[in-house]
Amino acid sequence: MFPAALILAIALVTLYVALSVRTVFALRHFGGHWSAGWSRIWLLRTQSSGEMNKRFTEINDKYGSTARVGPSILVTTDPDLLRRMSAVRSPFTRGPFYAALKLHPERENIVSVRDERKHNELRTRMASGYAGKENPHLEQDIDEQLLNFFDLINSKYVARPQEGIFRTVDISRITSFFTLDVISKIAFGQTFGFLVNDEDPFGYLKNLEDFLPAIIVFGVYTELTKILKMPLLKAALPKSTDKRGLGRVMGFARDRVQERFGHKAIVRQDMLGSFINHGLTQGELESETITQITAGSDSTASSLRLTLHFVCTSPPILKRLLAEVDGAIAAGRVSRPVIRDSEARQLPYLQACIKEGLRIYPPVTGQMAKLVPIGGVNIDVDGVENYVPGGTQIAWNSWGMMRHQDIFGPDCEIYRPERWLPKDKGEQEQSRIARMTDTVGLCFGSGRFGCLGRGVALMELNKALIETVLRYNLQPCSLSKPFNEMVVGFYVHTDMNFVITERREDNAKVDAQDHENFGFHAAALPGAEDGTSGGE
Ligand code: HEM
Repeated sequence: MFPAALILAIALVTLYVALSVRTVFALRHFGGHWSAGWSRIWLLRTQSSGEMNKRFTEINDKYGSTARVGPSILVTTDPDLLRRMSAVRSPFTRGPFYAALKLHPERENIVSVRDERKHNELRTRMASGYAGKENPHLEQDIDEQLLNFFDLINSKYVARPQEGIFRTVDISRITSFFTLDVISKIAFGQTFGFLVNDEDPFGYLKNLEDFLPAIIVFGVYTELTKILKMPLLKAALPKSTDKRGLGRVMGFARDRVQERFGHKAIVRQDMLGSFINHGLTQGELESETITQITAGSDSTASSLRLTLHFVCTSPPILKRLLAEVDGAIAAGRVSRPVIRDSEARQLPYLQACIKEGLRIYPPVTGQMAKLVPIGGVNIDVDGVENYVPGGTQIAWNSWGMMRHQDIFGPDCEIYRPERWLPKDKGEQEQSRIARMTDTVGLCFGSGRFGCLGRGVALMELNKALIETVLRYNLQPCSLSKPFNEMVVGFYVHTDMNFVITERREDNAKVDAQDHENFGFHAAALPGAEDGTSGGE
C-alpha cells in the first residue's frame, strides 16, 4: 500500500515538474522576473502592491516592450500589438481575465463575456445607446449634473478665508459623485443622488474598497471565479436585495429596469430605452446596468480629478488654459452656463490638457488580457520576431504604453500639454502629433473591444475641466503628498484634499486695494538687506 502511494506521489510530482518546465520553456524568449515563468506569485504581489502600473513598467523597461509576468502571461506596452489583438478580424480573443469582470451572480455582461459571437451581438445592440445617439437629452443631462456639482461646492466647500471661512474638500470623492450621478441619469433617467445629498447613499464606494482584496486575487487567479458558482460562496456575493454596497446599486438598477416592463411601463429616451429598443431582455438589462455604472464612473472620475490636479498645480498651464477660454467667451464662442461639447472641441489647449491627462494617468490599468489563438502567433518585440504559443494571455500595460519616449518625447513623465501643439505646419509635426493621438486613444482600448462610452467620457471631461477652472481656484492642501493612491486595475484615490476659492476676475484687484486701505506693509524678517543676521 505504502509503496503504491509513494509511487503515485512521485509520479504526480514528476508530472507537475514536467508540465511546469514545459510552461517555463514555452515563453523562454521573453524576459521577466525570474519567478514569473514558474508561478503567478510575482504577479499577485505586483497586483497587490498598489503600484502595479509602475512595476509592470519597470519590467517592460528592463526586458522589452513585451515581457513575461506569469507562467503563461505576457504584458505589452506595444501599441501596434494591442491594435492587432483588438482588430475586428483578429484571431485573438478575450482571455480568462475577462471572466473576473462578471459582476452579476448569474449573468455575463458585455465586458465579461468571452464568447466572441455573443459579445459581438451585444456590442451591436448596445453601441448606439452608449454613444447617446438615441438620447436627445444626453448633453443637457450632463450639464445638469455639472451644475449640481458646482452647487455642492458653492454651498459646502468654497473657502472664504477673508471672512474666516476655512474649508477643504476631498476632490476624489466629489468627482466620483459627479460621474456616478451622470451615469445613472443618462443610463436610466434618475440620479443616485450623490451630489444633492453629498454622500454615498448606498455605501457603494466604501463597498468597492472592501472588495479590493478579492478584485486583486481574482484578477490573477481567474480560475477562482468558477468557485463562486458554489451555493455557499454565491450566497456571499452582492445581491439586489442587499441594503448597502454594490448589491444596493444592483437593486436600484433592477428597479429602474423593472419600471420599463409590464403594463405601466415607463418609456424614456435614454440608454436603457435604447437597449430595450434593440431587444435586450429584462434579465440582460439587469446585468448590463451594473456594468454601465462600474465602467462608466470611476475611469472618467479619475481622469477628471488628476487632470484638475495637474492643471491647477502648474500656474503657466492654468494661465494659458484660462486665457484660451476667456478669449473664446469674449468672442462669443462659449455657451454659458456650461460650454457645449462641440465648442470645447474647438479649444486646442483644452484638448491638449485633456489628452495629456489621459496620457499621464491612463484611467484603466487592469490587464485586459487577450488570448493567443491555438497554433500560436509570431510577434515583433523591439525588432525581433518571437513565437508565442496558443493559450498564452497578453495583457496590456497602459501606463508604460503612454510613456514611450520615441512617441511622446524624453519628458514623458512630465505633464506638459504643449507637446500636443504643433510647432509648425510641417508634415513631420503632423505625423508626430497623429502618432501621439493614435496612441493616447488606446487608453480606451481599440477595435472590437474598444470603449463604448468614449464619447460620453470625453463630453464629461470637456465640460467639467474647463467649467471648474473657470469658476474656482484649486489648491492642494499638501504639496508633498497631494493624495493617497492605490492602483488595482483602476485608481483608488483618497485624501485628495484641496482648498477651493472662488475665481473672480477682480480678486487680485480687491487684494491690492485691501493693502492700500489698511496700510499694510510687508513685514519682512530682518535679514540680508539691513545687514543683520536676524538671529537676535
Ligand atoms: C476616461 C474614461 C474611460 C476610459 C479611459 C475607458 C476605457 C475603457 C477600456 C480600456 C475598455 C476595455 C478595452 C478592452 O477590453 O480592451 C473599456 C470598455 C468599455 N467601456 Fe470604457 N472607459 C471610459 C469611460 C467609459 C464610460 C463613461 C462608459 C459608459 C458610459 C464606458 C463604457 C464601456 C463599455 C460598455 C466597455 C465594454 C466594451 C465592450 O466590451 O465591447 N466607459 N473602456
